[in-house]
Amino acid sequence: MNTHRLSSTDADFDARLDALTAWSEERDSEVTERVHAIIQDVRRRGDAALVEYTNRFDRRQATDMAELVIDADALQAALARIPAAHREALEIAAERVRSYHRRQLTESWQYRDEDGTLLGQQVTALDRAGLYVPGGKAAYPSSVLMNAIPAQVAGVGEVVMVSPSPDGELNDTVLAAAAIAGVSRVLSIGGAQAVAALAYGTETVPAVDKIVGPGNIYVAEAKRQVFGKVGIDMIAGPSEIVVVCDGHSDPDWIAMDLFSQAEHDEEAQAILLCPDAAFIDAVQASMARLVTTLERETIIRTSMADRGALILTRDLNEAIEVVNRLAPEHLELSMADAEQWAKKVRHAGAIFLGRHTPEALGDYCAGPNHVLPTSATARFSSPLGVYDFQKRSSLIGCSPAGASRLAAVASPLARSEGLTAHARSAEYRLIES
Ligand SMILES: NC(=O)c1ccc[n+]([C@@H]2O[C@H](COP(=O)([O-])OP(=O)(O)OC[C@H]3O[C@@H](n4cnc5c(N)ncnc54)[C@H](O)[C@@H]3O)[C@@H](O)[C@H]2O)c1
Ligand SMILES: N[C@H](CO)Cc1c[nH]c[nH+]1
Ligand SMILES: [Zn+2]
Repeated sequence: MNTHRLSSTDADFDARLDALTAWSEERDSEVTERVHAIIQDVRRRGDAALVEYTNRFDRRQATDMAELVIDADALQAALARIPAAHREALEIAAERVRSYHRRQLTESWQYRDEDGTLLGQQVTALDRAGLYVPGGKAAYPSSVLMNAIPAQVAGVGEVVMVSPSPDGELNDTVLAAAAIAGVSRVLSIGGAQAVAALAYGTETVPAVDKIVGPGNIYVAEAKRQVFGKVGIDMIAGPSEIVVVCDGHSDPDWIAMDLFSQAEHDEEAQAILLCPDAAFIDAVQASMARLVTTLERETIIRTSMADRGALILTRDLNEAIEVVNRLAPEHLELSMADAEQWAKKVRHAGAIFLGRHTPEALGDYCAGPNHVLPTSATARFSSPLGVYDFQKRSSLIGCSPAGASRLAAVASPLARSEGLTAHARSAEYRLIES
């Protein structure tokens, strides 16, 4: 199977690794410009532009935005229609995701200092959040749960869910997941146009305060461009997996774990790091044999040929150093003592510990969120969580004695900044002793 083979001892290793993980400049600027044009158009022309782009990119024939709105009755009908086994799996996954995310809920807190001054933080939920559920090359009911449940746990006032339906094929499991997660309305739109509509609002789509959720390169770039007008959770673009293996796992397992992310998108990235050259050969042989058994063989082959890699490292310590440099979305530690090795990992969206923890279990039902930072943004971003739907206001309530004591500190500082009104405002609160 065609994929990149690298060794950390190669003279050009650093350059090859950088090239493998970077997007080409042309690709970058082509996507940036295209997305910018779509956002401006939707901002200017609202629903009319939204319908046009949806017809073009999702091969729809809508004449009006009303045709792209899926109401609560349709969501409930889908829930009633899906096979019982799918409904049960969705409900179990939803409960595990809810139970995990409840632990993330932050409460308001406050205390009084020795002068009786109150200090604290008041935590509130967002008024309105936009949830992006991808739907171009695959349907993602699991992403409905991963987006909507933390929002619900946080107590968001209103959620607006968008998800494209290419060729007008509405996915029943996506709609059923929305019903289970308490979403009351879904808009069948996607891509940069949906992100623009959520950010700026149109006649039909209400403007939201924050847009969360994963998507392809157009969605990720659109979120980046509307940041500032609205909040965003992170850059959650094409999927990535890095597997570190000590060479003692079943090569078929490792091959399939790599494929599990490569199959998302031609632009997904799957990389193996291992200090055992013979094991890497065995994984490559497994890949060649197994890929022909998969429906998404073409996507996997493209992803592995363009962006995949099997990398020989000097030892496991060096493999972890490469991990920290890549800061991958998903990291699988398929090795003995995985918990100990995980302590050396500084940058990864999610860490899967041991041979029996394939990344795929995290995608659906382990409990943690599968919306994770990509493109090395795990250096500064975290998994989607309840905290993304909450914000904090500081609380300061001075007692007369406390105000007087603080004024004595604030006044000279304000005067040193030349801000006399600040100083005098504080000084009014001084109590002569
Ligand atoms: N990082 C994460 O947490 C995470 C989670 C789940 C999925 N994913 C990733 O999400 C992505 C889903 O991608 P998808 O394509 O299946 O669905 P998507 O909904 O993200 O994208 C589909 C939309 O992309 C737009 N689009 C497609 N081609 C375009 C073009 N040439 N010009 C302008 N717009 C275009 C269209 O509007 C279309 O509706 C995958 O890359 C997958 O790996 C990431
Ligand atoms: N692996 C994806 C995040 O990169 C999430 C997902 C959903 N369904 C399958 N996989
Ligand atoms: Zn996945």
